[in-house]
Amino acid sequence: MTAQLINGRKIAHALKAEVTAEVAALADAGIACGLATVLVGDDYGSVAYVRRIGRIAEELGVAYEQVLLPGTTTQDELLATIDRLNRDPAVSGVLVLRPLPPQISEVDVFRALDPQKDIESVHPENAGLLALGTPRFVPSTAASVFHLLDSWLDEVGEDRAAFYHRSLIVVVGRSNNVGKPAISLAYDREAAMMSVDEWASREGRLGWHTRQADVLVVAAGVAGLIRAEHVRPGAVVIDVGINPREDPGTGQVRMVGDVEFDEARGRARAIAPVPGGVGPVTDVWLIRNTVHAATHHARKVS
Ligand SMILES: NC(=O)C1=CN([C@@H]2O[C@H](COP(=O)(O)OP(=O)(O)OC[C@H]3O[C@@H](n4cnc5c(N)ncnc54)[C@H](OP(=O)(O)O)[C@@H]3O)[C@@H](O)[C@H]2O)C=CC1
Ligand SMILES: Nc1nc(=O)c2c([nH]1)NC[C@@H]1CN(c3ccc(C(=O)N[C@@H](CCC(=O)O)C(=O)O)cc3)C=[N+]21
Repeated sequence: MTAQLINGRKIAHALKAEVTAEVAALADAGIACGLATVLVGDDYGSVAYVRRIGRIAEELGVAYEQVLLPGTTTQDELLATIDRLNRDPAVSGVLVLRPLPPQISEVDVFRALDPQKDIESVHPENAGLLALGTPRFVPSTAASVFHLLDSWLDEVGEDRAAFYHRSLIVVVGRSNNVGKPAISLAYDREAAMMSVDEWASREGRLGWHTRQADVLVVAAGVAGLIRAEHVRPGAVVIDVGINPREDPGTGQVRMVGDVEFDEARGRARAIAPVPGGVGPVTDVWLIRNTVHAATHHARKVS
């Protein structure tokens, strides 16, 4: 079997048209809409992401402030930045890139965000709303995973509800901003789901879990973690990982996911690759959440 490709660039393009219209409607209503990102240090995936966000914000005409702080930044310095962005009326949404360096308490930083500007739903109030199935903002990465799945189901003419009701969704990785939100969205679709973390690999049980998956979502941040043997024939595979891989011959670094693409492609029914899968949709979804934040804010103050 050669898997169908789930084309994230094409799906992102269609979504972008919707978000462009939303941005234009805001501008017509005289509502300011701005995004701020805060990157502490130089994590590979985060650097790639803020580069993309800068490009798409410009393309869609959304004001964008990119805060870049050194990896040695203290907790108090970061909290002071968050406080400034919380107060800035030009900023509708704030994204703090993960991972944060070890001297910083992620949970305290997330708690300091204004919940109305927390477009990734990492503040406890928003994380709680998401877990209850009534999200204020749907975090962009998990949203994009399911947007790809929904779009692919529409394309192949399968009924979404019927597909999810009979599927087991296995999510590898359970971080607060990717794996756990993906599980919450699987609940919302009334699918069966399973969450797998690093212990599964350490105990030699990773494949035992993943081979049961009808839908395998991989967000571990480990290049090539998922090989052919981890994929059930006919599964739908969504690769979320963003990792650097150096070509031993040329020394050139290229972006790869967590799934060994050529191997998985031989077994899966459909696969979302890296690059070109979840990533391009995530950027657009982030802008969409920023637009929603600006809209909520305008309704409250007007
Ligand atoms: N394409 C996109 O739009 C996005 C891509 N990403 C990428 O996705 C990846 C994951 O991101 P994020 O969730 O933030 O990462 P984190 O490092 O916060 O979490 C990784 C998770 O994967 C688990 N894990 C690590 N190693 C293994 C392993 N060998 N086997 C099974 N599970 C493992 C960890 O387990 P444990 O909990 O036990 O430590 C943890 O739960 C990164 O590469 C990131 O760059 C992230 C966001 C958006
Ligand atoms: N709080 C937080 N939220 C995140 O969502 C988050 C984060 N921290 N830290 C880093 C990771 C990584 N990440 C990417 C998203 C899209 C692309 C992307 O669009 N990539 C393109 C390719 C880009 C290229 O080729 O340069 C693609 O996959 O096709 C990349 C990386 C979000 N992350």
